[in-house]
Amino acid sequence: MEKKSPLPLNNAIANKKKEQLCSKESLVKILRWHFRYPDFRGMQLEAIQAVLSGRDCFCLMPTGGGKSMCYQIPALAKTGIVLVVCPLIALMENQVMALKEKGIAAEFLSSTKTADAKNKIHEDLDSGKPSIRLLYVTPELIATPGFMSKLKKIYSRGLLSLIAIDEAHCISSWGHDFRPSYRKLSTLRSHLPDVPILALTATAVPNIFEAGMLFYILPFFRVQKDVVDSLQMQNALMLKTSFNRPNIYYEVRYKDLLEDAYADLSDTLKSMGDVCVIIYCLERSMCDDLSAHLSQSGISCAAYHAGLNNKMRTSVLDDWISSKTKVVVATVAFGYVFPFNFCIFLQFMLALLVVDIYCILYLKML
Ligand SMILES: Nc1ncnc2c1ncn2[C@@H]1O[C@H](COP(=O)(O)OP(=O)(O)OP(=O)(O)O)[C@@H](O)[C@H]1O
Repeated sequence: MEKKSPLPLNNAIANKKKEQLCSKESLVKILRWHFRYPDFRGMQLEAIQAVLSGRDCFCLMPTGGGKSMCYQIPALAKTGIVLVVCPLIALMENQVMALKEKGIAAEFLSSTKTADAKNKIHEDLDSGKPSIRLLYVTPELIATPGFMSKLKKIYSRGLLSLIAIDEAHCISSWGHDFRPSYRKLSTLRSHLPDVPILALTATAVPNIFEAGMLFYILPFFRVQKDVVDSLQMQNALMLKTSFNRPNIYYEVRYKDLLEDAYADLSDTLKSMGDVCVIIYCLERSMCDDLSAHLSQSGISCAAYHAGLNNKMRTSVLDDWISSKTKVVVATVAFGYVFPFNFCIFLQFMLALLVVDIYCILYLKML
């Protein structure tokens, strides 16, 4: 028998529902109710509306620009599960904890979870009506056949509403933070064809472009194209927010005008009060020396660089994220892990190379 096309009335109802789901008014209500923010920032609303309407979206926003909201709001607006692919266990833990504090059902699956905790999550995912709204996983887990078949089952029950790929630039070997396991995400589209994909990154077009450093900017376009191509994104809405950050301040001090640069730095840190700080150095040995120096003057401090083993690096990162350690003295290796705006890095490092200064870069939360 020939399959009947849906009644026009059904279509009209479905369209009306979609419109209501995507309306600014109803999305702002969700934002205010769950997060207590008055309105969306930058291009959050556009990204949210795109994915809710079923469209793929590539979203470039600066670090701290509010990328997470672009998948957290859809998870609350629509039934089903939002799958979030995240490169770092510490970041997943942090986000899940913050969401749970707000009463939002979020979970993460990682090697750090006990077998019991993992079983509970799997039971919920297998149940007829899972309570989990956001499920955070690593790209390595997606690459396992067992987890992919679980995702396919969830999908076949119509319960997978969105796939969000955080730090999506890790997919590209042209990026500064290539991660081979991200490449495996390319199978998501073929296994889960109708689920919209949201790719999020803070890898920026550097403003040193104006200085004519074209060689540096070219890889960026490769990264963007690589992300879209690898994930097989279709007709994706490309959103790029300005990287002008009115809350970033620079202060430059000339070391040769200072009597004791170490003392000046530790006084500055102490006067800042209860803040999280990263101090960038060019060499590993400098990180170790400076960290030891600051620790001696009573500042809670740790060094981070590629010379430390993985366990040590994860522990420094975890302690810093959880505010156990206030200051991290690091090489750019820390930027690769905790992805700050790469262009700020580059300018910062160039400045350090060119003149004998130290430069204080600080953020004031808006
Ligand atoms: N519309 C909003 N109004 C006010 N604050 C917001 C809004 N959206 C997000 N935020 C807040 O901004 C901060 C940064 O958000 P978020 O962590 O999502 O940034 P991000 O772009 O994911 O950063 P990163 O690149 O570090 O992952 C968070 O504290 C978040 O709650």
